Amino acid sequence: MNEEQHRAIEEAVKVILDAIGEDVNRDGLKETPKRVAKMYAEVFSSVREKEFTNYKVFPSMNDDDMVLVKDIEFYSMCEHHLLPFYGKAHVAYIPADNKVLGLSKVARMVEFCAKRPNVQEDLTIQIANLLTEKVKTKGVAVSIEAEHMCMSMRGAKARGSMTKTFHYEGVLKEDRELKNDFLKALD
Ligand SMILES: Nc1nc2c(ncn2[C@@H]2O[C@H](COP(=O)(O)OP(=O)(O)OP(=O)(O)O)[C@@H](O)[C@H]2O)c(=O)[nH]1
Ligand SMILES: [Zn+2]
Repeated sequence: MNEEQHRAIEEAVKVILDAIGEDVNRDGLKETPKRVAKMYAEVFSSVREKEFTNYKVFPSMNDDDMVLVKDIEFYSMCEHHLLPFYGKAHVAYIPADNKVLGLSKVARMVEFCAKRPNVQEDLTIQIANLLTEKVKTKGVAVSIEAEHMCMSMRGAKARGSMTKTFHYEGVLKEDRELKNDFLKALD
């Protein structure tokens, strides 16, 4: 994000603070617009940075067995209220052509997709799509469990409620037994 974009956010934050009745010039709030701009640049970085490039694919003996990276902690922002939703993502795939993805890159893919305003259902699909795009696979499964601040701290005040979403591609979509293996591994 460039300086002009930072400044635009700072101005907008001042407008909001003023509109809620705050004194934008009081000591505690003086630096807040700048901090918020910096924070948005960080948590929404993938809106501008469209290409996921930092990944490696390795040769492996595995051509058929599920690889599951479980409990990947993530933080994202709901696009309806711009409040956080956060929790754990579970990402599985069946390799093809004896190639596997560097494990940390699965977590990096989750983080990359999380850094934009989103709904949980779409985040789930975006992670599966990114994995499918970058690595040749026979199948992909993604599940996310998350708490939405917009549902717990306000509105419905459904504190502690967890939303689980699922998305399947390829053999993990078609093969019931494989899908069950994935779901069992999440228990
Ligand atoms: N499907 C889906 N809905 C979401 C997600 N994040 C937030 N929402 C919902 O988006 C909806 C927005 O509804 P609106 O009626 O337009 O907004 P609202 O008046 O603030 O709604 P309440 O939250 O019920 O007070 C709410 O039901 C939220 O719970 C998400 O990731 N997926
Ligand atoms: Zn919301």
